[in-house]
Amino acid sequence: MKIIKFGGSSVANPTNIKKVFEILHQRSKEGEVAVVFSAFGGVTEVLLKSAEKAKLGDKSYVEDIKLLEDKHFEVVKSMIPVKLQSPVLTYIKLRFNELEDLFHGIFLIKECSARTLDYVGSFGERLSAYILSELLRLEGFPAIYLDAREVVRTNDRFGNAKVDFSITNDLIQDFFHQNPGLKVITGFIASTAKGETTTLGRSGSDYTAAIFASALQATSLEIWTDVSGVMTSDPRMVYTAFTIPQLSYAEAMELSHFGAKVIFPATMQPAMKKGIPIYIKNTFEPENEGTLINNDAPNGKIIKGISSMSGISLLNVEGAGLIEVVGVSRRVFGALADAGVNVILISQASSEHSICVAIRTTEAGLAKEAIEREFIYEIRNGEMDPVAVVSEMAVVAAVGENMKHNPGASGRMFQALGRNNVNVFAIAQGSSELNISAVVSQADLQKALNALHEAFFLSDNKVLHLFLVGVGLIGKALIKMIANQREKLQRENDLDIQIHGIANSRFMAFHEDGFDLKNCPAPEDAPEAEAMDLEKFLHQMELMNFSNTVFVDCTASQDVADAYERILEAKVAIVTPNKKANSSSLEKYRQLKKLAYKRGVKFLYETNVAAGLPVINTLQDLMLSGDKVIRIEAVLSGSMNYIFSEFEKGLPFSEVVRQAKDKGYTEPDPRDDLSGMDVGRKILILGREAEQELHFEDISIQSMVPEDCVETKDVEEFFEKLKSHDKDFEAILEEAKSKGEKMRFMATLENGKAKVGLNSLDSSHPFYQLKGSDNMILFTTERYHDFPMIIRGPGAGADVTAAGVFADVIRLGNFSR
Ligand SMILES: NC(=O)c1ccc[n+]([C@@H]2O[C@H](COP(=O)([O-])OP(=O)(O)OC[C@H]3O[C@@H](n4cnc5c(N)ncnc54)[C@H](O)[C@@H]3O)[C@@H](O)[C@H]2O)c1
Ligand SMILES: N[C@@H](CCO)C(=O)O
Ligand code: NA
Repeated sequence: MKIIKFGGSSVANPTNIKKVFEILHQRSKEGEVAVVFSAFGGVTEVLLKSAEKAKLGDKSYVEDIKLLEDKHFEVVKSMIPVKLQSPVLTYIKLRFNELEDLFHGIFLIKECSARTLDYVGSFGERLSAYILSELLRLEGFPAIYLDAREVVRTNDRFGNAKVDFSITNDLIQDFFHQNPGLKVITGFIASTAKGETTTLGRSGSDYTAAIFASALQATSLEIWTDVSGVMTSDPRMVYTAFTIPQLSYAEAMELSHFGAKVIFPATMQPAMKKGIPIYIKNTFEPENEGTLINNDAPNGKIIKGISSMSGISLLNVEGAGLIEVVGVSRRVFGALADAGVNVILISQASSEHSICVAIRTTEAGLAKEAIEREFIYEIRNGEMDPVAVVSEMAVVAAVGENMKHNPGASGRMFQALGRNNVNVFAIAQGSSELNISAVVSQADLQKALNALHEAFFLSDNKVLHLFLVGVGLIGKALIKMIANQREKLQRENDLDIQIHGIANSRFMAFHEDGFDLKNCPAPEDAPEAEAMDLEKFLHQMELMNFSNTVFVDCTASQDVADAYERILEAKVAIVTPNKKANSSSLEKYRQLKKLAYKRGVKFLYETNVAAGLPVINTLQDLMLSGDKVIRIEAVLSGSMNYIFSEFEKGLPFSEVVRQAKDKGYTEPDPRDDLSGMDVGRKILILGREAEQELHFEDISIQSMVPEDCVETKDVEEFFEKLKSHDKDFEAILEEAKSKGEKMRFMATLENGKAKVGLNSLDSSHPFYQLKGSDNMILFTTERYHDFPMIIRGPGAGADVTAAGVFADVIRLGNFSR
C-alpha cells in the first residue's frame, strides 16, 4: 500500500487535476494506493478569511462564498459529462447551503469560536475529495470517498487537534478492510469522540497522509506539490540551488524548520516512527526524481542544505551581574515563555557575561519588555544593562548529518562568510552537530546563502561575479575572451566567470543571472538599459551583493578611480588597466593598498604598465624577495614606440599618430600619449612599486604635443592642427637619421628622479631594435646588477591588454572562495 497526497496547487484547476490523474494511473499500475487530497488551491484561506469578515459584520463574505461555489461548479461542469453532473452539483449545492447558514449565524452573533472555525475549514477538503472521487470513478478507478472525520480521532484542541493514534489506527484499518477500492481521503480534518469536527493544524493534509501511511504500514508516502523536492537552498535567492536527492528524517526536520517549507516537520512524525520512506515530488514535473526522505540517506557532501529565516531580531542580555549567578537563564527564558515568545536560537559564551537569543522581529518589543520586567531590579542597580535589540537580521543554517565528527564544516562555513564580508552576529551549534546556525544582517542574507552554497555545493566550481565599467576597446575584447575561455575554465580550473553589470560613459545595464557572454549586448542595447550613473551602478552592485564580486574598471576615468576606496571597503576586488588611481597622490596609492590588505581583497592592475607584459607582478616579486631597484630604463608607451618607429618609414607624422589610434594603441585621447603624461604615470607607478616615495611632480616630462594643439576642443580638431606640424617632426627625424640613430620615447628612474622624453639612440642601445607597439623595461637591481633584467614585447593594443586584465581576473579565482 502506497499513500499519495496531492496539495492544493496540484488540484487548483482542471488542467492540473488531469496531471494528477495521469500520475494516479501510473501509480496504481504498480500496486495498491490510497490518495489524500487538500482543498482546491486557495479555498481554505478564503473560507477562513470570510468567516473573519462575517464575524466583523462585513457582508462581502457573501460574494467570496459565491465565488468559491462557482469555482467548484466549474470543475464539475468542465470535467463531468452533462448527463452525470446533477448528483455532484447537488452535493456541492447542499454544502454551500450549509455554509451560507453557518456564515449567516457568525454574521448575526458576531462570534466565531475555534470550534466553528474548524467546521468552516472542513468544507474545502470535503468538497475537493468528494468531487475528485467522482471524477476518478469516471476515469475508471474504483474510487471510494472517505471523509477522514470517520476514522481520524482527536482531542478537542480545535485548530491544532492531537490525534489519538490507538483508536485512529483501528478505525483506519477497519475501514480499509471493509471497503475495497481506491480510497479518496480528505486531508486536514478529523473529529472528536463526540463527533465534533477538528483540524490538524499547519500542513494538516500532509499529516493526514502520514497518519494513514503509519496505520496501514504503507510501503511509502508520496507528497506531491509544486516544487521538485527539498532544495539545497531557497531557489529564489540562490539560483544554483538544486534538489537534494536524499535526506534523513533528521536532516529533513532541520531543513524544513527554516526556509525550505516543502514539508512541515511534525507531519512526518507518524511515517518517520515506522521508518516509512517519504518522497517529495512535483506534480508539474513528475519525471524529476524529487527528494527521498528515509532512514539511510547516504552522506556524500558534508552538508545537505542551507536554510534561512528572515525577519529576525537579536536580543542581548548582558551585565556583570550575570556572571556565575545560577538561574539567570531560567528567568530569561521563563519570561520569554510567559510572554509567548518563541526562541529561535540561543547563544551564551562561557564567560557567562551575556545571553543572546534570536526571535521573530514581530515579537521583539514584547520580548524586551518581558525580560526587562523580570530583571527590573538588576537593571535599576546597574548589574544588568537594558536589553539590546538588533533587528533586520536573518538566520542562515548549514544542515547535514555528515558534519558529525567531521572537522572542517564550520571552518568552511565561516571562511566563506568572512571572505565575502558577511559579518556574523551570533552563532549556535548543538552537540548533535546536525545544524550550524549563524545570525547575519538581512541585507547580507542573499550573499551569505550564495557564498555558503558555493562553498559547500559548488566547491568544485568557484564563481567570480564581475561588474565591468568601460565597455570600450579593452572592455569589449575582455568580454569576448571570457566568452571564449569560459567552458575551459569551468572544466579545467573549476572557475566560472559571470558578468552582472556593464557600463560605458552613457549607459549601464544589469543581469541577475549574468549576461550571455557570447552575445553580450552593448550597455545601450541591453534590456532595461539606463543612463550611466556611477553612484547607482555601485549601489546596484552592492544590492546584488554576490559573493566573490569583482569590479573591473576599463575606463581611463578619474571619477571611476575615485570610487575604489568605497569599493574595496565593501570587500569587492578590483581589476583595472586604468592608471588614474595608482598615479594620483602617493597617500592615495598607499591608502588603496592598505585598504585592500585590511579588507582581505585583491586590487590588481598588471595592465597599468606595458599592458599584458608581466611587469608589475615581476617587480612586486623582486621587492617581496628582498631585492632593491637601482635603475629603471624603459620604453613604456606602445603608441609612442609605434609612432616613432613607423614614422621612420616616411609617412607624415600626423598620419602615423592617427594609425596608432586606429590600431587601439593610444589612450582614449592620444594627447595623453604624445604629452608624455601616460608614460609619466607609468614610471610613477613603477617607482612606487619599487618602494620609492615618488610624486608626479618629481618627474620631468617632455611633451611632444605642439603648443597650439594642447587646447583643442576634441580629438578631431587635434588631428587637424597636428598636420601643420608634420614638417617640424620631419626635421627631428632627419637629424637622428643623419647620425644613424633612432628616436625612442623613454622613461628613466634613478636616485629618486624620473625623466620622460624623446631620445636619439645609436645601434648599441637595446631600445634601438624595438618595433611597432613594443615596450621594453630594463630593471637594474642589487641582484640584477651587471646585466639588467629585461622584459620586452607588445605593450599596447586591445588583445594584449584585455589578456592582461583577464589574467588578473583568473588570478583572483585562485584567491577567492
Ligand atoms: N588601449 C590599450 O592598448 C591599453 C593598454 C593598457 C591599458 N589601457 C587602459 O585601458 C583603459 C581603457 O582603454 P580603451 O582603449 O579601452 O579606451 P576606450 O576609450 O575604447 O574605452 C573606454 C570606455 O570607458 C567608458 N567610460 C569612460 N568614462 C566612463 C565613466 N566615467 N563611467 C563609465 N564608463 C566610462 C567609455 O564610454 C568607453 O566605453 C584606459 O585606462 C587605458 O589607459 C589601454
Ligand atoms: N596608450 C598606452 C596603452 C595603455 O597603457 C600606450 O600606448 O602604451
Ligand atoms: Na603589465
